[in-house]
Amino acid sequence: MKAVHFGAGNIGRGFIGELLYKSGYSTTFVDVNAEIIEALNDEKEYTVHYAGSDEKLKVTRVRGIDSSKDSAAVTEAVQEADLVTTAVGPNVLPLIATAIAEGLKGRTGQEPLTIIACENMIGGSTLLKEEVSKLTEEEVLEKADFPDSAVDRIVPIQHNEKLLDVSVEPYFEWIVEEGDIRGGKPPVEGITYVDHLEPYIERKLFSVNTGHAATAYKGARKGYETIREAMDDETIVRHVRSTLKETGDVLVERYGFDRYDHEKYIDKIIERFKNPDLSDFVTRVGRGPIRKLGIEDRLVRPARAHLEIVGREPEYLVDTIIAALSYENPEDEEAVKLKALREERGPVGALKEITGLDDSEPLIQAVAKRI
Ligand SMILES: NC(=O)c1ccc[n+]([C@@H]2O[C@H](COP(=O)([O-])OP(=O)(O)OC[C@H]3O[C@@H](n4cnc5c(N)ncnc54)[C@H](O)[C@@H]3O)[C@@H](O)[C@H]2O)c1
Ligand SMILES: O=P(O)(O)OC[C@@H](O)[C@@H](O)[C@H](O)[C@H](O)CO
Repeated sequence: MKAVHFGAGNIGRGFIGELLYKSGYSTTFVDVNAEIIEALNDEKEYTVHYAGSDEKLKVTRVRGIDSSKDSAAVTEAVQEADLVTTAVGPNVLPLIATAIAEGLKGRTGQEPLTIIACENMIGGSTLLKEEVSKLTEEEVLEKADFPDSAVDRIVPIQHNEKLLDVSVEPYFEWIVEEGDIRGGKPPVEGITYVDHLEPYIERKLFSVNTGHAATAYKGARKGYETIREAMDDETIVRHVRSTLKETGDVLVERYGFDRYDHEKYIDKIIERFKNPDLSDFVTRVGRGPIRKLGIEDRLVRPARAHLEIVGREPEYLVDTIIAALSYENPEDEEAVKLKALREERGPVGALKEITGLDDSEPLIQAVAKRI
């Protein structure tokens, strides 16, 4: 079985690539990072290390294509693939649509291809499908299914002796919406198929990622560099827990999750953030603050849902949004843009610009009042 995976980064190698290998696939990684692609083709293997234990797994049957240099090879790989996955980041999905459209055009007589975007966002595969649909006719689009998915495993930026090796937390979750995948469910060990993804992606994004963002942005304000330093500060842990209580109230109310089970889920997440065997930086977790402040993302969406469903202002989510608005990192393009926007229009003006919301929106009023 042949898989093509776009994005040979931390999640690509440390999670999706690992499960594809375990399930018997040969994986072609497509990336624009020439160094990583060269290393994949030279070494043809890498090792996944499981943080906190001596356990490791050698991943083989891998190769790489540099899509900035060899688009024909990418087209051919997609033409022949049994499965396509991505972990490139939400903002990059539109940039890989051409490669997918070109690959689909050349497919003849095969089963419909399953294409799964593994990004931290609601509707990642659906967005990719929309981008591909802008570039091709309906009959070409018909050659693929794009089931949405939710992925969870903390994979920090890597500092290993060998470039391709990855240290990951042992925990993982990969949930895919079964829908009507015409080519049959890809036989990937570790995927959980569900009828409707929405409760699962919202539970993951508004618990793991909201809590992570709260840790990073509150931590940055106190001058901490790592997630572990932030989690050593009890006031931050209390803030994260209170923020997740607010998102939890929304999730339990909206999707009927069992409250006790959800509290256990939150406890587990906080333990994962405290993991002493993972070294994760506030700059990675806080990266892309404009994306994270987006109307459908981990801060604003649950805060608005809280106002609507619970009927009260979400004090801790509002505080987290304010911390995100003040985030600074001169090496993060979005953080630089955010700073300029904040200096020009003030924090509330910046939030309105990013979300498209206006003064009549209760969340904007709550943020303005708190500031
Ligand atoms: N790291 C985590 O803990 C984690 C966990 C769950 C989900 N995710 C999600 O997975 C996605 C990837 O995150 P990551 O942490 O692996 O990031 P990363 O930066 O390590 O990897 C992204 C890779 O995409 C590549 N890329 C950029 N532009 C490209 C293009 N045009 N074509 C092909 N490849 C391109 C980059 O060179 C990089 O190797 C994001 O959506 C992230 O939210 C990350
Ligand atoms: O990848 P981002 O930028 O959307 O979010 C940063 C982290 O919260 C994220 O990568 C988590 O580590 C991951 O989502 C855990 O499953």
